[in-house]
Amino acid sequence: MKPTPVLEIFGPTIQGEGMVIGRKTMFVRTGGCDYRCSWCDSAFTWDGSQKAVAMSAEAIYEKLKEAGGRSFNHVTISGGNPAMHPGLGELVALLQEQGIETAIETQGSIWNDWVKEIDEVTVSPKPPSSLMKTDWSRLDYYMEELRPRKEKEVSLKVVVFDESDLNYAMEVHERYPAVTMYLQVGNDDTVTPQVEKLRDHLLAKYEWLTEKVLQEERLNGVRVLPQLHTLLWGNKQGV
Ligand SMILES: C[S@@+](CC[C@H](N)C(=O)[O-])C[C@H]1O[C@@H](n2cnc3c(N)ncnc32)[C@H](O)[C@@H]1O
Ligand SMILES: Nc1nc2[nH]cc(C(=O)O)c2c(=O)[nH]1
Ligand code: SF4
Ligand SMILES: [Mg+2]
Repeated sequence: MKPTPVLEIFGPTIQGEGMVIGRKTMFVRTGGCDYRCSWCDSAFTWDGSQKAVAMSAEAIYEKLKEAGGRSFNHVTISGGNPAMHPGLGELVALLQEQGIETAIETQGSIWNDWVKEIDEVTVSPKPPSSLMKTDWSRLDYYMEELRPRKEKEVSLKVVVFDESDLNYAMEVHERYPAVTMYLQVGNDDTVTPQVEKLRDHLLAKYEWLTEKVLQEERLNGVRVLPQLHTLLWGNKQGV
């Protein structure tokens, strides 16, 4: 039994991003990240402002039931970078035994074998605006490990703030042409409490990103999405 640092457990809510968008799900958010993205909307997982609690797989499952009752059959594991934590393999196995489906959000920088057992894997490499540098050989390894997956799904999701992010997204799409690719609107104001203002601002950015994709031949196969939970609830934590 390897305990995992857990920052928050919440839900049911809807998955607001990417390949599982709109699905009712619970969230387990782990502490710690090997990246420091300039615009990270979950910086509290790694900047020391909030404290994680070390939990066993059983304790996490109990908390999920406490929060979600019988109103869930899907759990999303996010962070921070959840793939840093070997103990989550036990949680994934436990949830599977209970007939609960799982999804993960990770940037594709650290491999752990239990990632293969997840039903829906979102790999989200980081564009230039994040100020992080992609280790392409690590990402290649990730995508190779996830390639032959029966009844399991994998997608790529790149957050886009500007033209150079868009170029990066094209590079990713062309490197892994067989993998479904999502472009996500970047939220450049992760602190405002004004939901209405943020909503209008993010919808304008969604329009900009959509127009760009519509004009770009190299992005013919991608899907463009906003963060639905941010449109609904703004920058609130735990939704
Ligand atoms: C908080 S991260 C945690 C999982 C993992 N570390 C990762 O980045 O994939 C979850 C998702 O939120 C995205 N994200 C983080 N900050 C964002 C922002 N300001 N605007 C839009 N998406 C953001 C990330 O790119 C990632 O796809
Ligand atoms: N509703 C909701 N959907 C999400 N999709 C990805 C999230 C994340 O922070 O990983 C997230 C989140 O924090 N909330
Ligand atoms: S990789 Fe994910 S959690 Fe880590 S800093 Fe970047 S967006 Fe935040
Ligand atoms: Mg989030």
